[in-house]
Amino acid sequence: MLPGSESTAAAGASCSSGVEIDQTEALLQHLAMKGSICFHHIAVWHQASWMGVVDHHTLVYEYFSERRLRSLKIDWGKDGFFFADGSEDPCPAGDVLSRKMCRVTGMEVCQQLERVTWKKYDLMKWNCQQFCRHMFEQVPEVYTGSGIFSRYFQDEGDRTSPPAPIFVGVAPSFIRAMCKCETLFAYENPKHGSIKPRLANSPAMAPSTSSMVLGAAATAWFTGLAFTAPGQVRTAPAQARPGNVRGARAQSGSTGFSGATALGGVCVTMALARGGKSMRKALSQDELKKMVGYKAVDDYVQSGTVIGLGTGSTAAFAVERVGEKLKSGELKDIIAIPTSIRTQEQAESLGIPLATLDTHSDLDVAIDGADEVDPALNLVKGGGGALFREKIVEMCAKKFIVIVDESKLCDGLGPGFPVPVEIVPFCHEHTMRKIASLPALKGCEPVLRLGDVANNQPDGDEPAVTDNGNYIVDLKFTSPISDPVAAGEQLKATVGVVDHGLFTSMTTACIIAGKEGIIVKD
Ligand SMILES: O=C[C@H](O)[C@H](O)[C@H](O)COP(=O)(O)O
Repeated sequence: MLPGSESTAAAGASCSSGVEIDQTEALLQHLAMKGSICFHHIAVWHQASWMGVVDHHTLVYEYFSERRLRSLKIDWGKDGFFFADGSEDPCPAGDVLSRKMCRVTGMEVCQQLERVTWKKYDLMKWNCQQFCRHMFEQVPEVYTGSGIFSRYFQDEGDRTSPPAPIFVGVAPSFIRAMCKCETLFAYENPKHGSIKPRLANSPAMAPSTSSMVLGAAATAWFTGLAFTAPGQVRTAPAQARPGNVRGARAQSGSTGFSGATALGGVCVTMALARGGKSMRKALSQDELKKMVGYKAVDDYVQSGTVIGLGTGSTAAFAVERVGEKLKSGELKDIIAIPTSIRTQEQAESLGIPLATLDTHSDLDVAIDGADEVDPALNLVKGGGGALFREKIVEMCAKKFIVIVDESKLCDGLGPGFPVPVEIVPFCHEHTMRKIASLPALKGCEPVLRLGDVANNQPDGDEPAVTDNGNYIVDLKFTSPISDPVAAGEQLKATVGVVDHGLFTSMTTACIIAGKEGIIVKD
């Protein structure tokens, strides 16, 4: 028996969840052997794989063999290809995301697949969703009129069966609408195996043929299933197919994340509609931070370079990615300059070779987060108390890449996030008064940071102390700083000030993750 057939493939397993053996060759061989088979439907399924937020996408080709509905499911992930061919539910924990009728042979799919097997898995550029979408779009939608009844009479290799007589005289649009959803019902039909449908608002479908037809018609009517022309890629609304990204986009309005493609192809559950109530799941802020952290390293860090490692919850993902790529051998000969003790410790734990500016003061690139980013890519930094080391390191880098989620964007620096300033402890109250009197900072309220230096909340009684043994004063503004460059210059000229969190004219590019996707501003 071929590897990957239903008796050997783990049901529901997916590459992204850690399949051990890449089955590329076995899959191509399997498709070649089934070269004359005709797949009648192609579908993309998705299933939650991480805290119910990030989905894994699976490609499913459906066909009939020995009068049973079967599916060839293909998973793509960081461990390669994995497949299963059988009459079982292709994704027991998943839902149909997109689905269309087609007429494509096993050999054609084999050839389409061969054209992409050279590509390496890439979380941002070639992940499971992008693979599924690519393969899905390779196959033209073909309306054949072969509805649920005609499929009783069709079988593997039979590409010419006419539509069942029952459809004669029925309006074509009705037939198309019915065919649109009938396959979901067909999964439930005992004659077609044990696959259960997952159709939103219809948890328990009647298995009889008549109720299936009525149910299909009613569902088509009430959910407004697309009565579109053949050849179009039609997608039912979110209510009809839970988690349908395109449907969700069409209905989403402006709340939350509106589409998987809008987020650089990273798999996102956009919307689930069950029981008439929309349950929208957006990517968590951490997930957005991870995306930009990973992308910055993937796009800007090369082997043999000296890099600056920023500080904070976003930069930590970039550090993680560097460690991962060094471990896998994808990156070699990196020397990193950390911008805080926290980052140093993280980098050490990941085996990243470290140095200081004393020995390596020409950096190729530095990657760091920010607390605020204005339209000119001026920044406020230092929410985590690391502004001095960040600035001295990032000033030495040929490229300074800023990574943020869109919550950090602002029209003007100041009111959205207090500007941190590192001052020496000696006579710090005097220094704070001097700062408050600076013309370019007019109207600011200086607040000494207490407790944990890594945040600007008053979570202690003692002054927060930086890695350099200094204090932080957070400057609160009620209106935007009109001239951040002048503000920075005046702060820097104040005796007692070590450095400040205004990072002006330093940013090479800013990678931003948000509901419109990942964008890079430079
Ligand atoms: O001192 C901390 C740094 O300036 C951080 O880059 C900044 O606070 C952003 O941190 P996070 O990515 O955790 O929001």
